[in-house]
Amino acid sequence: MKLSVNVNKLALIRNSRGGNAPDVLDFARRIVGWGAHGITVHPRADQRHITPDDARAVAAQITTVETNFEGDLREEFLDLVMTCRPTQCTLVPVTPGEITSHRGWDVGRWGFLLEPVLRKLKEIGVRSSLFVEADPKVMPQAAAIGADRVEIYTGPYAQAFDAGDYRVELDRIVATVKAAQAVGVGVNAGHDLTVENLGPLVQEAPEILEVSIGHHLTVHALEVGMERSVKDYLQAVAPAKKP
Ligand SMILES: CC(=O)[C@@H](O)[C@H](O)COP(=O)(O)O
Ligand SMILES: NCC(=O)COP(=O)(O)O
Repeated sequence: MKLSVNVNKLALIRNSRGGNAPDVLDFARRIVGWGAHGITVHPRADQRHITPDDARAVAAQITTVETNFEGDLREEFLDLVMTCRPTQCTLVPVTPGEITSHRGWDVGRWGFLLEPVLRKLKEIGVRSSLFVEADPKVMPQAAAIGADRVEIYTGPYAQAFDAGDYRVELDRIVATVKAAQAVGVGVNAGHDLTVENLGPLVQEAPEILEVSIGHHLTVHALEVGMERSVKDYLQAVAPAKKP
């Protein structure tokens, strides 16, 4: 299973101050250097984190691993994909004003809008993926409109995991993976995945090709890195020792 690191949250911190700290592109390069299999960005219309310039820089500079652009069907996003040609484009439904993604496509309803976009992605050699809820019934629909992959929305699984009973949600994911394989659609997964909830998912659905993770990976970085940061700053404010 491949890990594509979503760098949205680094851009969010940078944008809160202006300037270029943290440097999103430099971190993306370092994340690749640390072994990540890919970089994901989800440029939103309000540019609250990843900007079109970030997306262009990632596509141009991250060339040794896969790049994954996530976004809705708005023209500006699709133009960005056409010019940047990331490895993969994941189409994600967006509700105006949402804090984060909270649902997958209703493929039966919106397939007529998705299909021409999937066809265009194929023409330009960009692998396509559809963000969907865990539901085996959706897999033949995704195959019929030409999706190369689906990305299973793992938010409900993550919530169930936190509540202490994830069995039903994980069974749903496993059944969806099997249904996708039966119709030749590859499976990715993402949203609210953590070091902890990845355990059962990796164990029971090892056929998942890629997970994209941003929020909790960044929170984990704070957890494992904050102590060192405080100590470095204590050192920096300590009076210099006289020789
Ligand atoms: C589709 C998906 O689950 C992620 O791309 C998520 O939407 C990240 O977006 P935010 O970082 O804006 O929450
Ligand atoms: N596609 C999911 C993604 O890129 C990151 O989601 P999250 O880990 O920030 O919830």
